Amino acid sequence: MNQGKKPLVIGLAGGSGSGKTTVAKEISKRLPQDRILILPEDAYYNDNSALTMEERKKVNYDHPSAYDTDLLIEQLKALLAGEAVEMPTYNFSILSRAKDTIHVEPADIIILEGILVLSSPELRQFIDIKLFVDADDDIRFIRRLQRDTQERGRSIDWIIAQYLATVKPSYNQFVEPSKKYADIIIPQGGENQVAIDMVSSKLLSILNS
Ligand SMILES: Nc1ncnc2c1ncn2[C@@H]1O[C@H](COP(=O)(O)OP(=O)(O)O)[C@@H](O)[C@H]1O
Ligand SMILES: Nc1ccn([C@@H]2O[C@H](COP(=O)(O)O)[C@@H](O)[C@H]2O)c(=O)n1
Repeated sequence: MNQGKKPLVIGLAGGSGSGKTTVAKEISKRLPQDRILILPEDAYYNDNSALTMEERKKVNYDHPSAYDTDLLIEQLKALLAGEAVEMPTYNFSILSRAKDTIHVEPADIIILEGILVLSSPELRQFIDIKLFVDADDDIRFIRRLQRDTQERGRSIDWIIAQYLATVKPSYNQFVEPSKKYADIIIPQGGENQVAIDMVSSKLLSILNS
């Protein structure tokens, strides 16, 4: 890490299933690994271990109140100050924070990736470059259906009910309106080699300047 320089924060927002994680990893792969870190907003979901499983299932996980944004900001500030943090981890199968933390060292470039990172005014003030990954609703839903059945232990009925009750309304209320804050809108997510190469080249030139 360049000790004398403030890290650059990239905010990478977009709907669930739009390809944020894929884009973040693709950008990261093109940069020196010791100079970039990905900070997933998902890691900062509230610790709901005091709730029953039935209560956890009723939470709107697409609403700002589902996140421990204070902890996210506290750890982001520490990383910006050149300090390492113990990042929480989240378990989607039990719908709560896991016991383990991940030790994260500061880096010159921080990719802050999550559905609401551009929607929150508190987070936006820390973000230098704002990206929004865009994909049609049906594409995002299909990807989510495949991912959540395979990786997050969800039934098809659960995914459909949650999508209609909270995911879609909250996308329309919080995520889509945050697109207006983006410096760059990336369609086709992880498949968009041109956008990924352009952003990576820009970041490389900043690192080398
Ligand atoms: N361009 C794409 N074409 C097909 N599948 C994709 C594409 N981008 C992402 N995926 C898949 O869709 C799912 C969601 O992608 P992910 O990057 O995790 O999105 P997000 O982080 O926005 O929720 C993953 O299973 C991923 O492999
Ligand atoms: N217990 C939880 C917590 C979150 N979700 C969903 O995750 C989505 C955000 O993550 P992406 O990687 O898809 O951007 C969000 O839309 C929540 O609905 C969940 O289903 N269960």
